[in-house]
Amino acid sequence: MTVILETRALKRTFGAVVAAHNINIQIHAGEVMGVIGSNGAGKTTFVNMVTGYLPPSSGEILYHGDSVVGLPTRDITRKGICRSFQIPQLFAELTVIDNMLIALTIANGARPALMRRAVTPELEERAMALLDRFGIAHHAQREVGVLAQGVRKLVDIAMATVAEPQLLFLDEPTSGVSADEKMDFMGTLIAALKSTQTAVLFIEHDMEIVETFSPRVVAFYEGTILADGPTAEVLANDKVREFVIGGEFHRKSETEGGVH
Ligand SMILES: Nc1ncnc2c1ncn2[C@@H]1O[C@H](COP(=O)(O)OP(=O)(O)OP(=O)(O)O)[C@@H](O)[C@H]1O
Repeated sequence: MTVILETRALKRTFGAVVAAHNINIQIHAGEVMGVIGSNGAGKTTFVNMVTGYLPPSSGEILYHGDSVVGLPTRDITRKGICRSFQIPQLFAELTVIDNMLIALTIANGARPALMRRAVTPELEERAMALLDRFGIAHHAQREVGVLAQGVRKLVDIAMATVAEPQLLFLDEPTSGVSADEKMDFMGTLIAALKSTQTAVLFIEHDMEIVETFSPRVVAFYEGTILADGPTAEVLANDKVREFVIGGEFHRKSETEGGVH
């Protein structure tokens, strides 16, 4: 399998806090991988560095063999590395299709203020095709604000793919999605991304989701990688069970008001 992104000894500090260190990861074309780790483990710092939101303190990030360290986010996005955030970045008062058209307009280099002039039948067709890929074309004319959270998140992630990225980072895609919706939501999402061979790395706290949808898992602990490999192996690793999954159990109990 072709390695598309590789990090070498990646490190980021905030004053005395070492948020991430010695991060060595290889991501292959089209692969799906989950990232686990309790709060403060360094997951977001890692994603922020490879997507250009945060410069590393040291280390290297190679995309198709070329360094992307120091490039602005916009250039990294253009190269094919995109992301979505935990909270959907949508215009709630606009329709789904208008949100998509704004994302497409920006990806095409036009200013959103000139969107009306920039929208062509081809662009609308492209927006509908993207919505269709994520199974949400029937919501096109609905206002985003009235949609269920799972649909809203699919719109947000569909928008993150307007530039047809080769590599997509998703920060807790299932957060805020109801327990009933989660499995179907992830099924739709992963199928849509696989249909275009997009490599996807998703941060996730729900181990059932990780086990179901991710063949490979990277476990972060205290800013570094504790384990990286096939999901069953990583989730059975003693240290991962003690330091990562144990932490997730307590986190879940607290949020669900269960046993502490
Ligand atoms: N901008 C910042 N300034 C100072 N410290 C930061 C900053 N961003 C992150 N940190 C610290 O870096 C460490 C790693 O944080 P990070 O957000 O990467 O963890 P995480 O694994 O994504 O956690 P979560 O699951 O809560 O999102 C934490 O100790 C955090 O407090």
